[in-house]
Amino acid sequence: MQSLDWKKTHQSWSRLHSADKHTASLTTRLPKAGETIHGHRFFSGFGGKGANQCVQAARLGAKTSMICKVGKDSFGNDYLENFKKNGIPTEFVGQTEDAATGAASIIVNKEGENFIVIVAGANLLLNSDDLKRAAHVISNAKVMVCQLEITPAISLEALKMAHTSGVKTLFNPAPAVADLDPRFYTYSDIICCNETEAELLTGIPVGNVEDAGRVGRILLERGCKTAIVTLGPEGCVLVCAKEPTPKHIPTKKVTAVDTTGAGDSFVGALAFYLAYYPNLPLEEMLRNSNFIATISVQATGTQASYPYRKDLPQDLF
Ligand SMILES: Nc1ncnc2c1ncn2[C@@H]1O[C@H](COP(=O)(O)OP(=O)(O)OP(=O)(O)O)[C@@H](O)[C@H]1O
Ligand SMILES: [K+]
Repeated sequence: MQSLDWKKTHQSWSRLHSADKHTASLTTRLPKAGETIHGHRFFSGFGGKGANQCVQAARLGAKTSMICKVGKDSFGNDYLENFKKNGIPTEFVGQTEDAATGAASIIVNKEGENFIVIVAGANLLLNSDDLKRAAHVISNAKVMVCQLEITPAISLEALKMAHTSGVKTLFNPAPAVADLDPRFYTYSDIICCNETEAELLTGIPVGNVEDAGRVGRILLERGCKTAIVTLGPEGCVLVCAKEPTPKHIPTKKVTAVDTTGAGDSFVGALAFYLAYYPNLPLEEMLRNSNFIATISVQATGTQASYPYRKDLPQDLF
């Protein structure tokens, strides 16, 4: 991995972020405080925005590197196995004794209402030393993707490392925060957010293509070169410094069965295209990313719903 030829042999993009395990119990109703009830189904799955995005990119054929931290526990061991199954190198997936693997406990009633408790755990222990160890991977990647499920200062440091090495940076400001450090904009070549995140960042509620365009322009004024706002079934809106007229890129109409993880599928697909087809017009990359994310909403689960390259129309590649 440390060879000088790394860039030649690993046409890679690098990702930094969160990995967590979620467990879900389906019940007829939500329990009251102090109450024990019986559920009728239980399942677990792998999540974390960073890991989801990495898995989607890897399934499209990207050589990836995951920089994150899990606990030295059974969920952490499971996650390492999950990365391996998806062809994602785990050299920079640290295992700590000092916190549990990030976890989300979910209870869903028959109306689809839920209680969710997320414990970020080991994700928050990813630190500057971990970034330094991965510095050669970060600075030799084609694309670096960051989110906000780890300590924001570490995401910012990673974006800065990548940006100053000339690596294309894709920042997904999720989960949304209102008071984002302004340097996030200047270290990001591309910011990609959904409607909720767009509103939290700018104060403008986003309900349609025009609102998304206005938000995109504001994000550009703050220093990024390209802003993308995803709009669920409406696809996405692109605003670029070079061509500031917002462009709407619609997606196919489908019957959605579970939209969980669609945003991460979209970001992972976009990272893949940026790394492997850098000369493709951005609009085309976004059309393809829409197409891939739209497949994910037609199946249940998060990573479980992400398509593989072999199952996709080959004109996407
Ligand atoms: N109902 C849908 N029909 C078709 N495509 C969809 C639908 N929902 C999402 N998508 C696709 O997924 C992309 C991302 O969706 P969205 O804007 O809802 O992100 P998100 O809110 O981050 O998703 P989530 O939080 O559910 O993971 C959209 O740009 C679109 O391409
Ligand atoms: K899904």
